[in-house]
Amino acid sequence: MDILSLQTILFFLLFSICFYIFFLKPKSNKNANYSFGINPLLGSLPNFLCHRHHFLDWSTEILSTSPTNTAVFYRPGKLHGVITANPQIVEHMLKSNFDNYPKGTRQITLLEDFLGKGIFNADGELWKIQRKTASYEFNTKSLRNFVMKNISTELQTRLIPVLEKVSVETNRILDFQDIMERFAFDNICKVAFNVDPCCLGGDESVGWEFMQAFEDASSLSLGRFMYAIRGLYKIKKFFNMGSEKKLQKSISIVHEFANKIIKTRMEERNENKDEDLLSRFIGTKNNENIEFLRDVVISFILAGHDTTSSALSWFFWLLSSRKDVEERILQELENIRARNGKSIGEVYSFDELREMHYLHAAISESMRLYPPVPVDTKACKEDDILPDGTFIGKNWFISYHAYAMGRMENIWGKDCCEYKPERWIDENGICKQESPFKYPIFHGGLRMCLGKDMAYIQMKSIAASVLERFAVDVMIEKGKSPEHLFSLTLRMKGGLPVRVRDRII
Ligand code: HEM
Repeated sequence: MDILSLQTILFFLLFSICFYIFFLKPKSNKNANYSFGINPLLGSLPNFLCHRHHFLDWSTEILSTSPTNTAVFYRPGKLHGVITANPQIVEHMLKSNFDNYPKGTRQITLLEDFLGKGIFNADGELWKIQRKTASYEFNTKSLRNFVMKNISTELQTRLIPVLEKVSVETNRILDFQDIMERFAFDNICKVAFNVDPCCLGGDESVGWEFMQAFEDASSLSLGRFMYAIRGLYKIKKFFNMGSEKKLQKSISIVHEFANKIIKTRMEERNENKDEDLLSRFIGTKNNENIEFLRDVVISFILAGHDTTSSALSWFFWLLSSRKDVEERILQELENIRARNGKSIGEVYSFDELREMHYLHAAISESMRLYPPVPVDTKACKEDDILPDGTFIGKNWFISYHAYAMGRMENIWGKDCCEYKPERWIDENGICKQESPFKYPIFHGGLRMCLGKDMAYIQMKSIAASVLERFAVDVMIEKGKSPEHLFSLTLRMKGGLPVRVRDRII
């Protein structure tokens, strides 16, 4: 080796060490040994890229070996992150030190083109104002009645007829995830602005383009978080190129669709007695701005459209290998029908849904293992020390890993990986509540999900009506778990192929 190459190698080594010391190596960090990988130049990125296709399981493995179920994610530069599956830390970030862990400028900027300043993409005063109005409305009996009415119509006129039709075609295979997504999209659009896009079993021309554009806008906005070079999306946006071109087109379709509805609604407001969220927001003073109302509505659709469908897809997949659980649910439904003089096919009332403790437990248990929002991320406003002693710096990201938390022995016991609805049932047969910091499926603290009750109404109504009427046979090899799709919600790659048989015939 000549002297010049030796010098080059030595220089490169020295440079890497200095770079590591000055830019990557964290300050006193109790959990510095527990990380997602420390490459001297690129931090945890190479490991992340290697394991991206099975990120949730890979990161769960790392978190379970850390003594406090927390590990550091190093990024080139100083803006690292912390990922945790520790309930104390989750409580610290979502409740005790809430003000220090907002959504943050980066997240808000990347999603702003699509979500604007809607509740889902706002911090501080802007968030507080929307939260106050929305919390009040989500707790009214009139909204609950409106939700019940929509679900029952959609079940009777759409979902059940679609499944009935498929059940007579013996060899027909259906993507159950797709059906659930269409149902949820129609449903949330009704609740948000009283428009039925008819994506399931109706005249698709009404809202199919809107749904497609909405899906594209969400996934392409999320794609902006994945760029290895930060800010590259801005250049693509400036030159209207590639994914940014498609994103801007999808956003304009969504915005136009929503603007038209909002304008009409504002014009006819006096005689309008609708119960949807848009009317309720128009009804509060100072909400005359179309753009603001559009942002509000889009945030609600985003929050409510993919989550319940994800939960139900995993629930039906789990049930397919647990006939004992299915039997118990059917028994519970039979008892409720017998008590209330109901026959199969009649939609359940709100009070009857509340009597379904075992079904509630079975769905909650399914979301424990397959959380619709598997990882949720915030930004750190000022340097802080987390309850386990881990240092977190200003502008670092912090994520709680709900998927890993469902698989932690120290939270759920030795049988943590087993699907066991019974763990939710107390000695009186009632479904127990869990601490939202141990079970952060619906978030926790001040930003707790507003649609939790609405989601359970929807999920229990669908599960009960489908299960008592149809046997859903999943067409995936026994013992094989569907692959995850990398998106904001936990979706199945390739969908959930099923065959449906009528139980009544
Ligand atoms: C199984 C179903 C659902 C799950 C698992 C779920 C979960 C969550 C989670 C984890 C968050 C926190 C997101 C964040 O701030 O980073 C959230 C927020 C929210 N959810 Fe849900 N959600 C569900 C259904 C719904 C439904 C049906 C609605 C109805 C519109 C809804 C409305 C909202 C709203 C408005 C927020 C924002 C709250 C705020 O920032 O103050 N969710 N949800």
